Amino acid sequence: MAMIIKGKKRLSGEVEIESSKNAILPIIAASLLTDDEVRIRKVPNIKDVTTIMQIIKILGKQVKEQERQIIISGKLMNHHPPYELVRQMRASILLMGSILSREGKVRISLPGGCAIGNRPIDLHLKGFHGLGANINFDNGDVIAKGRRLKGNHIYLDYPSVGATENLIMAAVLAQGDSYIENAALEPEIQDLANFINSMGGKVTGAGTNVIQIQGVSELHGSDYTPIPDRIEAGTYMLAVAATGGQAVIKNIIPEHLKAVSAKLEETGVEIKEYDNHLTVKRDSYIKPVNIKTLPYPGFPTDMQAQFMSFLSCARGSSIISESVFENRYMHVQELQRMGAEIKIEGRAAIIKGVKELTGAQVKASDLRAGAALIIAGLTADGSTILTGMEHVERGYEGIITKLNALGANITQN
Ligand SMILES: CC(=O)N[C@H]1[C@@H](OP(=O)(O)OP(=O)(O)OC[C@H]2O[C@@H](n3ccc(=O)[nH]c3=O)[C@H](O)[C@@H]2O)O[C@H](CO)[C@@H](O)[C@@H]1O
Ligand SMILES: C=C(OP(=O)(O)O)C(=O)O
Repeated sequence: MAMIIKGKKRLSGEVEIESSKNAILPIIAASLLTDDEVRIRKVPNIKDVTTIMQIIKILGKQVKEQERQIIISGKLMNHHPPYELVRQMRASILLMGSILSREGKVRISLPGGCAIGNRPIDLHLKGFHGLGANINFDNGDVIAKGRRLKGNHIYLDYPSVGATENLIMAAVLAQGDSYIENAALEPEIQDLANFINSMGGKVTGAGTNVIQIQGVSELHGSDYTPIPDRIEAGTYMLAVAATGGQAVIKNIIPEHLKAVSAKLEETGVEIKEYDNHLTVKRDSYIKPVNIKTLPYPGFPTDMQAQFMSFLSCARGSSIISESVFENRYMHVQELQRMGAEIKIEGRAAIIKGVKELTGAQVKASDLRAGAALIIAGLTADGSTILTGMEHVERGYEGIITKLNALGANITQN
């Protein structure tokens, strides 16, 4: 399946943002921490949610899916998520902490690398070990065992989002108190902590770099709505700005988009923030800027590719430095095929703005590379044919419908 984008349409209107992919995935993983009923509302219709739901059904959980809601209940019958599903989604590793916590053991395939880099899980495993689990490897799987984990101080060498989430889930039913030091600060971690606390957990300090988890003997059900997706929102902000348009981005938490909004303003884009929406408008040329991706509250790596497409037509040269993942430049060669002038030097990309991009046949290698190529196609002269749509579907609900409602001309074949 390919997406055909006829470029040079100025976007305008309103777009509604869904719940966050990176919040709902750990929340679904944490629903395994109780047998009681967990109801999650405003569920986005994206492939990653379908995949994790397939996995937890196979693990024995009862699942009811109603319009935009999922209701999860019942016992875990299995501690071994199947390889075929796990390999489709890196976030499957987030099931490790909660299964270990509930079952005293978990076996899961090592996720390996992916298009954006190596992505080891050493920090997750070091943390589980610190909580008293034994870790072994067999046939490409990692096995963690520990009847009742014991609270401890865990220092993370790097504020890994996934390791922080996995360790919160492992520690929540442990004996005694745990402290995660140098924890990640991402809003999705606060959302996971809020969800666990709504189930009777005792997690404090989420959103700071020391998170305290007071172990409890059991958790109960909950009814929860995850936070809006700051990366989906940022992607639409960039799409509108790239086309020189003007739009309202609805159902967001503007605070979570500070780094993106500030950089856009530096390029000359006008952003106005309100309680739960913002407006974006560009009516002048794009000033070049320099960006370094960093853990939150720094500029998000998940917005790097989209920003690069935007800067491809800036008036002058910009430098983007990717410090989170070592190989997140797979979109560059595709942007070059559309006429962008980008040079990679180590971890930096030097983007010399060109007057305009031209449509080409390009391929998405990962989720955000796909989003970046869509943005490039929206601004380009002529038609862009994008393949690798399955990556985009992992994280963007109805992206063609939403962009066309803003005035884009996108079809699928
Ligand atoms: C489902 C989800 O929420 N995914 C997000 C999560 O991924 P994820 O949780 O995988 O990202 P991490 O914060 O763990 O990774 C950041 C860096 O730490 C390294 N690392 C991580 C763990 C580990 O044990 N050892 C190690 O070296 C990684 O290789 C990477 O270079 O945060 C990333 C960074 O904001 C985002 O790009 C992803 O969209
Ligand atoms: C890298 C991403 O996701 P994941 O960690 O699930 O691969 C992303 O959302 O951009």
